[in-house]
Amino acid sequence: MRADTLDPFTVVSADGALLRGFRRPGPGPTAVLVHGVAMDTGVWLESGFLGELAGMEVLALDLRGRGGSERVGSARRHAVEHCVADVRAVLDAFPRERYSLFGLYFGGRIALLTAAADARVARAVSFCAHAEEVALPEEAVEAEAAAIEGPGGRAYLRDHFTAAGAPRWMTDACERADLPELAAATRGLRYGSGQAVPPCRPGQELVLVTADQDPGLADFRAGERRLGARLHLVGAPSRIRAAHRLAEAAGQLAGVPEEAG
Ligand SMILES: COC(=O)C[C@@H](NC(=O)[C@@H](NC(=O)[C@@H](/N=C1/NCC(=O)N2CC[C@@H](C)[C@H]2C(=O)N[C@@H](CC[S@@](C)=O)C(=O)N[C@H]1C(C)(C)C)C(C)(C)C)[C@@H](C)c1ccccc1)c1nccs1
Repeated sequence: MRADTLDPFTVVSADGALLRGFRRPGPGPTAVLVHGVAMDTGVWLESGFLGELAGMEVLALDLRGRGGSERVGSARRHAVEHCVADVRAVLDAFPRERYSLFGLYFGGRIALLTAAADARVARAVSFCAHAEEVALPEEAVEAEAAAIEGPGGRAYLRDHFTAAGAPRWMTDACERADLPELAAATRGLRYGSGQAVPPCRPGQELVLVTADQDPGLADFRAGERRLGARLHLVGAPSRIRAAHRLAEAAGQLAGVPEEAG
């Protein structure tokens, strides 16, 4: 298989945060990839996702505090509005007619929120994150942040994801994480990450992907009704175990011609 040429890029977000990422050239439509909380652009290579998007031009960024991007330090600067601004900075740096956004877990919610905010997004695909309001349990999220920044932070992540049946690429991403910054990103979830995704714009296509046995399937079904999203189910017992099948799902979805704009 031809080795992918990945061209590194640097963009500056609205609040000045320096973001890094890579562009994989391609003749086809442009895909923008948004990773989850404890991840970075490495997941796209290691999950096989990139190979499934053959033909598309791919732009993948490290969100603030992850991968090669700037450590912003505070929970407030990890608010979801800043993550949306990070994605929009990539769109601004690579002007195209339209973009397809693919987001993994929390990156899926960021992709959906970016679509709601930006008409340049023709399609947003959220893998394993729905669009409905989520009441974040303050104590549980704080406990998780404390665990992550504590002495056993690496083990907390590795053990939780391994126990939940996460694929190697997800647990390996946790090994690369900057733990104090990941704790800040976790605390930053309280600033807007639970908000429901507003209705999208006419002509935009939203796709929600989750496990067919996801206990939270109702929240994904709600997105079908409320936002006119399409629901794409993968055979898996849970959202985390669906991660083994997401690259394959991406291949199926990327091949689907965009609905008439
Ligand atoms: C049911 O959860 C799963 O299926 C695991 C799944 N998480 C999710 O889908 C959503 N989170 C949650 O549901 C819930 N949040 C959580 N802490 C926020 C959070 O997520 N993390 C913070 C740190 C980072 C690692 C990431 C994460 O992953 N921690 C796992 C913990 C390891 S895992 C093996 O248990 C997680 O979930 N901890 C929960 C609890 C603390 C409540 C226990 C609630 C409160 C939002 C409902 C994410 C996408 C989300 C949605 C809306 C708003 C904010 C976040 C995964 N995400 C990535 C890979 S797997």
